Amino acid sequence: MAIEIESLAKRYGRFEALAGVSLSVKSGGVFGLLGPNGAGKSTLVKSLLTLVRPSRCQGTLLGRPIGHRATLAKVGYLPEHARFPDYLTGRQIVRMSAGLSQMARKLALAREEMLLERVGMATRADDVYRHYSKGMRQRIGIAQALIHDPQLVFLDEPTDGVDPQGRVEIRRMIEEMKAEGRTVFVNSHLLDEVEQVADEVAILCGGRMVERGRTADLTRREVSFVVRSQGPLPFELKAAFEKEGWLVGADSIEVRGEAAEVVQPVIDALRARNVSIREIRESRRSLEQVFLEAVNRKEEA
Ligand SMILES: Nc1ncnc2c1ncn2[C@@H]1O[C@H](COP(=O)(O)OP(=O)(O)OP(=O)(O)O)[C@@H](O)[C@H]1O
Repeated sequence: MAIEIESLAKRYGRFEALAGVSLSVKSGGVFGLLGPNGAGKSTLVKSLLTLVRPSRCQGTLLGRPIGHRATLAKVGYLPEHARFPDYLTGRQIVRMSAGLSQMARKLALAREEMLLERVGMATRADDVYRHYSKGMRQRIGIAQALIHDPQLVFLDEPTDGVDPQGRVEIRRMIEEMKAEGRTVFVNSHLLDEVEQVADEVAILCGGRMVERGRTADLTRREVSFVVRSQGPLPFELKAAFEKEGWLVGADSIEVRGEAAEVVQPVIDALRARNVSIREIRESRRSLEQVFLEAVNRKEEA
């Protein structure tokens, strides 16, 4: 396991930011921590990195107790709203991170070149940080997080404020990190993005974990098929379909089930009545629905 935590709690004064969160993240792959603003995502990551002092914390990072210095050296971090000294160039920021990691100079230089190239900053690496766009700042932030070849990388809202093209590229970088065998832990409130990149997700809300699982399983749980007819459905057919417990609209029938065969009886019945079929499509619960349902359940509780 890359991360195992049990009952992680954090209070800021009287405010409970994390109320006993347990979580395990296996090595290799992308883990997405989702949650609305203020859910406690950043606090969780900062607790694991010992940047805030949790009120209660038990667990391991890369197999060693949280806070172990040798382990922290194997961890990369892109903070949310990262701010680096704005008079430094991108290259100097990456170099500064290499220095903090006490890397051998030759190795650091080789990785610096490779990473600046990979994040698309090779030609702008010698411009000063304050002249960079938000997207360029995030790219440099990612390069500095990876310079010491970490096994585990925390990216806190990596695409925040980045334009659509930049987002696609950051997603590609995350996929490359995964392909290299790293464990990538992404904090985000951008559900569709996490859906595309994470193997597993957890949803944090009000300092509590309200849902977790493999991304595919969470979205597969409620697959249905929708059949649309050309023109309105005949009355008797509607009644017959409703009797089956299917969701019937003016020109549509929705049948729950994972495999396409579940719609066969609908197709047969429509054909028998010479009703033409306009379309058949699969409807899958999006991660956004999973997220909203989990958050609503939490609020109702
Ligand atoms: N240093 C602090 N002092 C007091 N309260 C804090 C502090 N840091 C965070 N909080 C509060 O703890 C809660 C969780 O904050 P956190 O930043 O972890 O949430 P988040 O899920 O990362 O949200 P966002 O996506 O908005 O960054 C929020 O209500 C926040 O106001």
